[in-house]
Amino acid sequence: MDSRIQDVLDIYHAMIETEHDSPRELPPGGRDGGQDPRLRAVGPATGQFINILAKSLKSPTILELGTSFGYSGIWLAEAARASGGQLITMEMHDYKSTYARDMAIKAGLAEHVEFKVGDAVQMIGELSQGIDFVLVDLWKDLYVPCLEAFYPKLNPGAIIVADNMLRPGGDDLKRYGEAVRAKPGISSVLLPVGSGLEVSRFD
Ligand SMILES: C[S@@+](CC[C@H](N)C(=O)[O-])C[C@H]1O[C@@H](n2cnc3c(N)ncnc32)[C@H](O)[C@@H]1O
Repeated sequence: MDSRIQDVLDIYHAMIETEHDSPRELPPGGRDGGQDPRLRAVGPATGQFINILAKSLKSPTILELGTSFGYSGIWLAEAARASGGQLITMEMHDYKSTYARDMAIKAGLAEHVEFKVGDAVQMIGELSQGIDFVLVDLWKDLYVPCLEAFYPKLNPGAIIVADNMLRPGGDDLKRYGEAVRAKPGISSVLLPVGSGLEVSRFD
């Protein structure tokens, strides 16, 4: 990691630590109603892991579902730059995407990232290119609808990583695990990295 990226990761790591020490309260208006300050970030172990995986692909089109404030995006954008690829990241809320873009500029990575704002399920359907890597990390009831939307667009050899399979886990995540394993051409394994990752490969 170059020093500009490390400086930005250090800022996020301090924010993640503060968030872990704070009570988990829903913001006024609920998770989508107002300004939600929580990063809900994947954390450093998962960040490093997705960076290694995405970087091992050749010129990948990387899709991130759930930009939030941009932490996992820094890891994926660095992988995109190193491998000659591109990151497309999708977020429902403009204020989060704007913050993420500012941090990508600070890290010197913005030219490798396309920031899209809106509903990911709809925006996946509008993508014209094939996809080589997906990070699934948005609201959990959207994992299966997103899978249905991006599965037809996967290139051979594509890797999918879905976060929060063990923490918080739950019915939506279980349904995703079953759905991804039932897809033709998919091999999949659950790994105890970070909050639990379902890592799948499409042949
Ligand atoms: C767990 S956070 C993502 C954390 C981020 N990947 C990271 O590690 O820094 C989930 C994000 O998904 C976004 N989201 C929820 N529903 C969405 C949708 N339909 N389309 C796009 N983004 C959505 C939320 O606003 C939230 O910012």
